[in-house]
Amino acid sequence: MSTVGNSTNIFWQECPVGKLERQRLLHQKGCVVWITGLSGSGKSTLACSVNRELYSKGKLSYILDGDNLRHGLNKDLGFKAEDRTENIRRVGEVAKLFADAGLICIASLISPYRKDRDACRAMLPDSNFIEVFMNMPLELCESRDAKGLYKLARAGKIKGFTGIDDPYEPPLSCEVCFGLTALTHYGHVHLISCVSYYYSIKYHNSHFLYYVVFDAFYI
Ligand SMILES: Nc1ncnc2c1ncn2[C@@H]1O[C@H](COP(=O)(O)OS(=O)(=O)O)[C@@H](OP(=O)(O)O)[C@H]1O
Ligand SMILES: Nc1ncnc2c1ncn2[C@@H]1O[C@H](COP(=O)(O)OP(=O)(O)O)[C@@H](O)[C@H]1O
Repeated sequence: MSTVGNSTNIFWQECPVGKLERQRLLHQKGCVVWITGLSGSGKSTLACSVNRELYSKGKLSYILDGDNLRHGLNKDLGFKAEDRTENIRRVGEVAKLFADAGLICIASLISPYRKDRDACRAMLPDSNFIEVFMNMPLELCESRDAKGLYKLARAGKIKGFTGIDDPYEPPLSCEVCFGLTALTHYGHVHLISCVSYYYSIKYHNSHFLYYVVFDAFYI
């Protein structure tokens, strides 16, 4: 019996069919691929491409996209610091459940604060969390402005927009970093090949990420 947060007198329920059994059933290992970066840095595009690539190889993955989750689970949250923190915490918990279900969970959120991302990492066993940083300059993201939000933020019509008047804290040690000129891949995920890929080649980004997941989890 324990007390967790505001819940008292609660018990953890075990079930004989666990993560290992589900992974065996699915022929894959559950994990979380966490894609972080500015709005317009290419998070959703990469998430969709790697999802498609995994699907075509018979691997089950599921995307948790910040924008989409704010239409449902997180529709009570805005963009002030404590709301973003709660947003990331909830998505971290959901991602953990998906990984426990045996899925490759691809979370794609700005997740601007380092401590929030680190808290999500801490929810999972070591190496089950692959942090992917879309390290694109603000100028590039702003020039894309796919949703016209940077323009509104510059005009003062959106307050607290990440990169404009709200901070983005880049990861200090992530597993994969996609930048303008080259890709670096480090951390505790075993390195397969140290090749540089150019950001404009979308296919290579997702292909590389697919192999990182493949390599880390022998799927
Ligand atoms: N103030 C402000 N700052 C940043 N982004 C904003 C803001 N207002 C709306 N949007 C839109 O919301 C999307 C980001 O949602 P997230 O849940 O990923 O944000 S966060 O992780 O909680 O910071 C983000 O989507 P992406 O462009 O896909 O990143 C924007 O479309
Ligand atoms: N690697 C890339 N090279 C060139 N354009 C890209 C690349 N990735 C994404 N884009 C484009 O940039 C814009 C923003 O991409 P998106 O994936 O929606 O970013 P985010 O989810 O981070 O907001 C879209 O118009 C998309 O087509």
